[in-house]
Amino acid sequence: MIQIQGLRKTYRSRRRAVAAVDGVDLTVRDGEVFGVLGRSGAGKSTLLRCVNLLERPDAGTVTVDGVELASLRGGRLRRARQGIGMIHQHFALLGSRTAAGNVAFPLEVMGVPRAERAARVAELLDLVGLADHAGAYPAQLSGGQKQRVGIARALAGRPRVLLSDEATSALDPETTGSILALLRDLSQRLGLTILLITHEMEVVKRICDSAAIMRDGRIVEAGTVTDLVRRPGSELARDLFRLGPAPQLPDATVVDVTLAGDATDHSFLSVLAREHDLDVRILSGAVEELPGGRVGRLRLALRGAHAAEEAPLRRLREHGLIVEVPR
Ligand SMILES: Nc1ncnc2c1ncn2[C@@H]1O[C@H](COP(=O)(O)OP(=O)(O)OP(=O)(O)O)[C@@H](O)[C@H]1O
Repeated sequence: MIQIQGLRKTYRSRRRAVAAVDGVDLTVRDGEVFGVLGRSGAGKSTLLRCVNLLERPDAGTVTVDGVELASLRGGRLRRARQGIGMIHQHFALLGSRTAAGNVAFPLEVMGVPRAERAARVAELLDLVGLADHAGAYPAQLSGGQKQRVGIARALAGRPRVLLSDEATSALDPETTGSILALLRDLSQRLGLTILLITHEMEVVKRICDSAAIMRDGRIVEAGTVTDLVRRPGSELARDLFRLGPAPQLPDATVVDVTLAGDATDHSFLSVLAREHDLDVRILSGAVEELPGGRVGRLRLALRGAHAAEEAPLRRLREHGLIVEVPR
């Protein structure tokens, strides 16, 4: 488990001070994939770098598996860091070393004997599907293959936690899909806890159990993805399912309906039509299968004598749906 409390980091120059992380509390449960979303400059990278103490926070605590990192120094900090792997947007591989050589690097630093190292490197390359590319140099590998080497290297010290700094933003959509599938698979097989930062909603859709939205150094929403989607007014729900500007329809009531968990069947549409004598049209929307279950959002136009009344909306809410009237 990763527990972040009261975390602050300010960068100061002579001209100004930037509060990159401005009082963040966050809990990442064991074995989950947690995504931090946010625009450029929101403070995501700084937050991530404070988790493995690449950056020393000004205030607050970071506790990984019960060990508070900011209080550690020297050898104890180095050992604690071995339990936290990291992968990077631009892979950060050594161009002069083969795939095997890159994966071996952290093992050399840890002082793992040569024979053990060779066996472990082979095992790691196999784990990421690159057993037959051990002798290739980074320049001979595709972006996806380079990231697989990066993942194997990050797992060399058998970490319990993996940090991912925009690991797929330099990759095409198909390769992104295969890397995300690999991360999800590793999380499940190895019981890895993954904390990732991204600006891509697709990443959250594909692999995250939980997510947080960060803005101006602060967390503005956090929770499991299904809980967030069910939260009225949630930014994450709005961004996951973009419904666009609400149309002005003089003869209809427009409502946005969020479906999650058990309430993802569409029987409520016929209930509305039958019980309230409404003409129901779907204007836009989507239903998606996320790691935490099915969720969806639909924008409906309701027409009929009772369309503007509360009763149909109440009926939808009784059905377990979240109903919002777009402005
Ligand atoms: N080493 C640094 N020195 C000074 N300011 C910094 C430093 N690193 C980050 N910042 C500033 O802190 C703020 C947060 O940056 P950070 O890189 O953490 O955001 P981010 O959400 O990861 O954005 P991006 O996706 O563009 O990396 C920004 O205003 C940035 O300019």
